[in-house]
Amino acid sequence: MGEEDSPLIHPSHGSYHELPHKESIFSPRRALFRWFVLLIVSLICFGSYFAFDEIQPFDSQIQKTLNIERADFSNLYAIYSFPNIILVFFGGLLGDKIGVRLAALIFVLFVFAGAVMAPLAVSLTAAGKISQRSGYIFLLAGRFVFGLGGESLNVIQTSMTAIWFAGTKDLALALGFTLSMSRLGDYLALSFSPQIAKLFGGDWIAALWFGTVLAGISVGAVLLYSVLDKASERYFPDRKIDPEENALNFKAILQFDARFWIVSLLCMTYYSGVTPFIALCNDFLKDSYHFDDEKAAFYSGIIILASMILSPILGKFLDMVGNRPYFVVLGSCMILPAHLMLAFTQVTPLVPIILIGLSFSMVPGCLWPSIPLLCKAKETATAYGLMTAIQNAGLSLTNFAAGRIADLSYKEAMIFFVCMDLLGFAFGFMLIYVDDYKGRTLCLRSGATKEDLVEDDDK
Ligand SMILES: C[C@H](NC(=O)[C@@H](N)CCCCN)C(=O)O
Repeated sequence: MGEEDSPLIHPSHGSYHELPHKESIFSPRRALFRWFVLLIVSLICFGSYFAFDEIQPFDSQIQKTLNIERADFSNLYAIYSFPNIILVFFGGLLGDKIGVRLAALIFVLFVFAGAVMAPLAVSLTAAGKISQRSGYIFLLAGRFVFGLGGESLNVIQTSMTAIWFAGTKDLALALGFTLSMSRLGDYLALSFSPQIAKLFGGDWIAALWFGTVLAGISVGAVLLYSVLDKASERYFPDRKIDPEENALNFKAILQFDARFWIVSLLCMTYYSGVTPFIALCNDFLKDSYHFDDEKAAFYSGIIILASMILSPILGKFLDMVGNRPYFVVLGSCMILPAHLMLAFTQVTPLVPIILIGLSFSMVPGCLWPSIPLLCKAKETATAYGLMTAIQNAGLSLTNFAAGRIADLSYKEAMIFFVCMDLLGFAFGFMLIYVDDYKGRTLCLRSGATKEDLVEDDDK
């Protein structure tokens, strides 16, 4: 069968490779079907990433319409992130307990409700139907509801990809592809919202409603995924949901592999060096390099654009070569000089920005695909949830700190990012060491087994 191209064997996940069923069109062994499912999965967060960032390009219009200050506007992001230090962990647990289909449906409905509430709040205020104060509270509530689903939906999406691709030769490519589609949502929202508004005769509130339509597509994608996943359920016997066995098992979490904790801490420090930087980048370029609005937006968009294009390409490369801990260190090596250049030199920011974009594909391309190699299939969503909770815990502090430090001086903010990079660097070396000690699972090529690793070493 020409379409079957993957040795579906995996230390903890592989189980759909040996089933004696006659291959149906819904068999995950069929590469074409698997990739079709992935396309649907990738649409799930395309809309939610767009809706998350759609308010950013219209910050001044929103502030004016609701009569709020910059700090009030920042609260629209904080109210999304803070609850997710805890919530996303339970979101992951829920995914393993009730299954990814039902969990995704719950979370995407929260996302959709939030994506309706945000433009509705602004529309009602602009039309004078509610006061500016009520409009702001309504908008805050919308962002809160959006946050109840947003991060957990991301965790479930990553778990869906792991379910379908762990054990194949294409896990990092698949995760890179979903990441790429999510970043496309981000990029469209951040860089093209004014153009979208132009399509609606310059009506910026219509551009916010456009985000609601994309969130509607996310709902449709979850429903379609559920149908396809249900149809191929018999190929995944490992996924049978046993509510007893899957009861909140905190003990199991404490017994997670040491490398899971290192990867999670690395995820926290690495994203702390990048995400707050992206948030500040626009203003930083305008203040430090005297760029105009358009040039600053173009340059800061390069990071997301680069990682959007490179994530699947580097994903495929990492699938083929394995050695994830080494590439994490290499990715950290790129971001460190980039922040140093921005802090201490006057070289064109293009070079460091491209380095950050390259690193922002390589490091996530190693971190997220590492999880299925370190945990059991039934714990995947829990593990992703916990990792994202740890990431959010760090990010909520570092976002806050970086903003305050940047108010004093951008140079010191860059030095702050250098410190985050150094921490990431240290965790990267720790990962190499611990993985080496524990049998080099993270060095496996995707779809390979430990025996392959021994063979490689023998050559
Ligand atoms: C895959 C990874 N996801 C995250 O970092 C999540 N915390 C979701 C963030 C959503 C922000 N729009 C990533 O996006 O690199």
